[in-house]
Amino acid sequence: MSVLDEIVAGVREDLAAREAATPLAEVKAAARDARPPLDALAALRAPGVGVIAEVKRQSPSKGALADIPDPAVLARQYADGGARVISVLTERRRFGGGQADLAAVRAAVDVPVLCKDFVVTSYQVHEARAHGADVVLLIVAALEQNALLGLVERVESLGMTALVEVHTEAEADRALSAGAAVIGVNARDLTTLQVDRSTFERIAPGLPSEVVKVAESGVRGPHDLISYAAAGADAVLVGEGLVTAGDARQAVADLVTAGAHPATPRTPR
Ligand SMILES: O=C(O)c1ccccc1NCC(=O)[C@H](O)[C@H](O)COP(=O)(O)O
Repeated sequence: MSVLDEIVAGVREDLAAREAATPLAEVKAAARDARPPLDALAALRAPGVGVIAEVKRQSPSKGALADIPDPAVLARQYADGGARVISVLTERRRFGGGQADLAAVRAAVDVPVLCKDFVVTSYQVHEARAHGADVVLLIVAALEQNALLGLVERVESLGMTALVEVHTEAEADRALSAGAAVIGVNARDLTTLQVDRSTFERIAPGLPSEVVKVAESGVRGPHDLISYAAAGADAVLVGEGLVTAGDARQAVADLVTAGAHPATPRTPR
């Protein structure tokens, strides 16, 4: 069983418990009552390379990354540094997150918030909206095509933006057929967990110009953002590089500065 399959199996078990505790009708009602979603698509289409800063406590590839007692505090530092979107890893078993983190971040900042999880049912989409999400991650590799189509539609019908994650050209084709307006190319192979930044360089040029292209994983500093920008990234999604930085606000600000004028790629370290 691949790491992705294991994570999804755990997500489904947790989900069954949540569904038993809170019926879909209640979650839908909470989603209707939530603050209306912010326009993440407009934020991501603004000039320069946007920074999506992630609240990430731990991961399957690295184990514990950072002690984050209050995600709201970290999110405020990210927003002060100029993050365009804040990503919150809500998966519990392997990433140590939860929907409460999403709600806390939503209440703390005024920029769009991404629910970063392994979404396989529409219940999770309503749940994310109920906790204030403006963007929901959908991973093509975790979904059959009909499920992907249905989830993209559901996310958009609730006024949110779908960030559709791909790892291969074939998955990018599936994301496009599902109508994705924002596609994330994840440099982390979800089978081996190895990060290969050239994945973005390979896939992004084949995406239509109107699609917002997000380079996910492997940004450890401004030089990586500049390389991704040279390959066509409109935004980068950064977790480990920020949660392990001594000064999260400054680390985001350095990326934002690099993203404002990213034209000249630097020589790699
Ligand atoms: O981070 C992992 O180990 C991981 C393992 C399996 C599935 C997903 C995983 N990460 C999710 C992400 O996509 C990253 O958190 C995100 O792109 C930021 O990556 P990084 O900046 O390299 O922490």
